[in-house]
Amino acid sequence: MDLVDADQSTRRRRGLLIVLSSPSGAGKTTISRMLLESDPEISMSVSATTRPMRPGEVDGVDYHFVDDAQFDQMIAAGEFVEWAPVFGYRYGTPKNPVKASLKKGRDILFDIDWQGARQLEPDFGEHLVTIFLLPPSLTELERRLRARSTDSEQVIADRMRRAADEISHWAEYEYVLVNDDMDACLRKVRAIVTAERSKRTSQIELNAFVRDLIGPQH
Ligand SMILES: Nc1nc2c(ncn2[C@@H]2O[C@H](COP(=O)(O)OP(=O)(O)O)[C@@H](O)[C@H]2O)c(=O)[nH]1
Ligand SMILES: Nc1ncnc2c1ncn2[C@@H]1O[C@H](COP(=O)(O)OP(=O)(O)O)[C@@H](O)[C@H]1O
Repeated sequence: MDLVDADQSTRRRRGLLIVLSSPSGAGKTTISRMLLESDPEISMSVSATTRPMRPGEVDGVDYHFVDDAQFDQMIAAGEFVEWAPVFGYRYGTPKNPVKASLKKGRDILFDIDWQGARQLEPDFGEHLVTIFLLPPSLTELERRLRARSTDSEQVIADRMRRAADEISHWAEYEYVLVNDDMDACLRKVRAIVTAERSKRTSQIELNAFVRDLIGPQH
């Protein structure tokens, strides 16, 4: 039996719920995309939100864009594993994809804030891996928000005002990375995922492997 293959199969380890948070503009969407492109074991959790769509965003891919009444209905129907107000809008994580992913022993990546990470902890603690990205400086954070060219000056100013508050939650995360060089940051995120998967390799699989290796008498 090859342990590497075992790790890639669908049920032989516990799936990860990987939470990636940061102040807006620090790079979590970019890092998430790069991680997903390079790792077929991970799928992205697509949140529902009441915020308006940005240019270039696709409904059902970036978010499920819903109105307030639809969001209320989803809450009432128990469709979220967590939801929270952010920047005056509401954002929530749909339950079904999370359940399906965990059942298959696959990993799922969440671009959610500290409020969401906190809410996942009681139910999914043993699956949870939390990563916080810091910008190298606030000047660079503002530069990135402008470079993205998706938000008005007022929205950028609002996000900059909220950045310190977001960043103040850094210590609630297991891993805290400075997203200075994008490739270096991605390498670190990949290393975290590899290590966390190894921690969750099924005991049954490992017992069988070791039994084959050294015999049942030990
Ligand atoms: N709690 C929670 N936060 C979310 C969810 N989806 C997105 N967020 C957070 O909402 C904030 C705003 O997201 P967005 O409007 O896409 O702006 P961006 O961070 O500038 O790309 C970010 O901090 C996201 O991590 C969710 O389902 N739950
Ligand atoms: N390490 C980095 N160095 C330089 N620019 C970056 C880096 N990471 C992200 N960016 C750029 O910063 C902008 C904001 O990144 P984004 O991923 O949208 O942030 P977030 O999802 O955290 O709001 C984008 O234009 C992105 O290309």
